[in-house]
Amino acid sequence: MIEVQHLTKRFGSFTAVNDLSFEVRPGEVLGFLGPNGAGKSTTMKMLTGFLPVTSGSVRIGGHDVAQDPVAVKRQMGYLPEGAPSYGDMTVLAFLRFIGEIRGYHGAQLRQRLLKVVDQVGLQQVLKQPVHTLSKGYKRRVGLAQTLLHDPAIMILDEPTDGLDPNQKQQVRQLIANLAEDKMVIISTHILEEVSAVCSRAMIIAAGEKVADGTPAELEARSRYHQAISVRFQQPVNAAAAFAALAEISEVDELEQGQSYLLFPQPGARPYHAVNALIEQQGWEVDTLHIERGRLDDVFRQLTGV
Ligand SMILES: Nc1ncnc2c1ncn2[C@@H]1O[C@H](COP(=O)(O)OP(=O)(O)OP(=O)(O)O)[C@@H](O)[C@H]1O
Repeated sequence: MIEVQHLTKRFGSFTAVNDLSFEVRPGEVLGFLGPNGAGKSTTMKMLTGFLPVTSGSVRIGGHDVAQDPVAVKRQMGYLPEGAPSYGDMTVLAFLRFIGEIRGYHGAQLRQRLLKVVDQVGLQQVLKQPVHTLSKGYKRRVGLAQTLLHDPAIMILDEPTDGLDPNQKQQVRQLIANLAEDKMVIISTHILEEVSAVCSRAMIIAAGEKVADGTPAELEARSRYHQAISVRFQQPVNAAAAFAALAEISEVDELEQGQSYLLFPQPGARPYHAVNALIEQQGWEVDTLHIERGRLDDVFRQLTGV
């Protein structure tokens, strides 16, 4: 388990992370969300022991990061921002070097290398110096070194940064597969990534936690939660009738009456009332769906971005 209590980091008089407390359990993928400068990377560096804390504590698998850093690093894989170091080494030499540092030799080292090269898809670039790789491949090499010792905990700072859409999808799938028996914390700017891979999301702004819940719980805080989006086969003059429904708080008319977005009163579920009105009026519907809520809306609301 990861236990973070009252974590604070000051740089001079500036407070980058302020009194952050949370826990992560096996099987959880926690998404760290926040605008630029919110304190995500600083928090991750403190979790991994790369940056000393100003106050508060981090315990990982029962070990305190400050007092027992080697025990913590054994259990942890950390993918920092940016590219791997040692750019002059080939991918294979770099990964072999990391494997040896992690204590692997001979057949066991070869087996671990084969496994991560396959997991991350590096077969085609093994002989290439790291600095000559594309940004996406550099990111994959970083992920491979994170995975080499099969850590129980993975801390990944923007793992899909620089990848193309297919690669993003593959890395998300890889994280989802790995997550079954690991604890994973990822930071991301990409809100769809949170719905795709995270079992829980924490939003931080100006170094403070402003929300913590499952993606569905966060989406439910959006004004779009339970909103109804309806598209008619022909334009319909329906705005006044929709607005008169008790469950509806606001009507957005789009495309000159061809489609509408209907916002619910707080806590209301207006689907049945809307459907009944449509049937009663005989309006011909092309598509109609209920929105789950929008993470980007919640994100903006909570972070002011
Ligand atoms: N070594 C440092 N010295 C002084 N200020 C720092 C230092 N490292 C980070 N900061 C500041 O702390 C704040 C948080 O930075 P951090 O990199 O953690 O944000 P972030 O949420 O990861 O942002 P991004 O999404 O842009 O990577 C920023 O205002 C940053 O300028």
